[in-house]
Amino acid sequence: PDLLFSPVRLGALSLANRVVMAPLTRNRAERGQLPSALAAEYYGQRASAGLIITEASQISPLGQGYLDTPGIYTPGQIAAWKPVVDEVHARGGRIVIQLWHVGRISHTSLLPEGEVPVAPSAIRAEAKTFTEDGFVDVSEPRALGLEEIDGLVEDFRHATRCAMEAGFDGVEVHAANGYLIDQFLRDGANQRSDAYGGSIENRTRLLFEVVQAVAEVIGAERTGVRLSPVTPANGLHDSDPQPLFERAVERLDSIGGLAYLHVIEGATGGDRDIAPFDYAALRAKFGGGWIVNNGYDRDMAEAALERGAADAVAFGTAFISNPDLVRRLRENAPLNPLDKDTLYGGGAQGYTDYPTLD
Ligand SMILES: C=C(C(=O)O)c1ccccc1
Repeated sequence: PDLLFSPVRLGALSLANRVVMAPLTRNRAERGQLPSALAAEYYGQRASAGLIITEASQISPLGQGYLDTPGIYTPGQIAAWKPVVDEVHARGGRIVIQLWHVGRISHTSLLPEGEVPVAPSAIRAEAKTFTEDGFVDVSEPRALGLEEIDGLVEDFRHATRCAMEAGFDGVEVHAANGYLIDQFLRDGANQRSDAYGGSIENRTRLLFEVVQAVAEVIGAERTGVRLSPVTPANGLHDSDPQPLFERAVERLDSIGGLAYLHVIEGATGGDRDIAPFDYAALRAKFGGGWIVNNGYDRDMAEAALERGAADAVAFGTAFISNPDLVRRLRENAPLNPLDKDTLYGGGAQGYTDYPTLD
């Protein structure tokens, strides 16, 4: 029998199946960085997923890097997320919110007056973002001061409390895809000479402190972390990712009882084999749940579960165009094609109007 449709517990999260909805930025937030008025319908339509991970949601004003992404740090944002969580729960689903700080992948036009993006070091990324003016080069960042780190960790605690108030089943710390925590991890962006830069111990410090803080607030068993060891996303790289990420995972494991690690294999949304990396060695260092992601189809997913390489598999774009992806995978039904023109921004079209099997 296919493991893909069998239940699994990841910490305190009980999944009815092992098909996870990956975090997907859709740039449809309303004014005030509120989730879209259609978000309850969009996520509710996809509640048959074993677990939904929401689109990346910023933890603070400086954590925003793209136009119209939602936040999870004000009372208004909490109130706007509540109906989303309630709809998914009413339909028997499980949903966690992905906590995001973009770091240097931002533009001054998106930030409070006079602010520039923050990063481990003042090194501009070879990357673009989208603002009111369309695709633009990201702005030159400033290096976060050592005295600002505690405030950043507190912002993650605050957002976690907001997520709990909105009723989420847990949170996923976004430590992947070249955003702030990933910038601190990898030496392509982190050239600090203080306790947060240089050695692997120092470069994994922020990740450890943030996840430990989040776990203290909501519970380790309701805390997940997303990592992307070799992705080139947003202009980031590291000179020696294998020992770096093995130490990062060891430190996360030392927190004890984390629900899961969610690992993007290869280049995000691209070449899975972009660089040699031993993911099995990484997994061997972690006692919690393991979610794999990037370009999986049904057969690859089932094979990964059968050989014990993962506990669950996250699907991204397939969930955009197939609200009932779980049923389609189970029945080997054809999948709806993805409309790339409505991925980012807009309204119902390409968001809540994809058809389900009748
Ligand atoms: C949060 C994102 C990520 O993790 O890559 C993202 C941001 C903008 C467009 C697509 C994806």
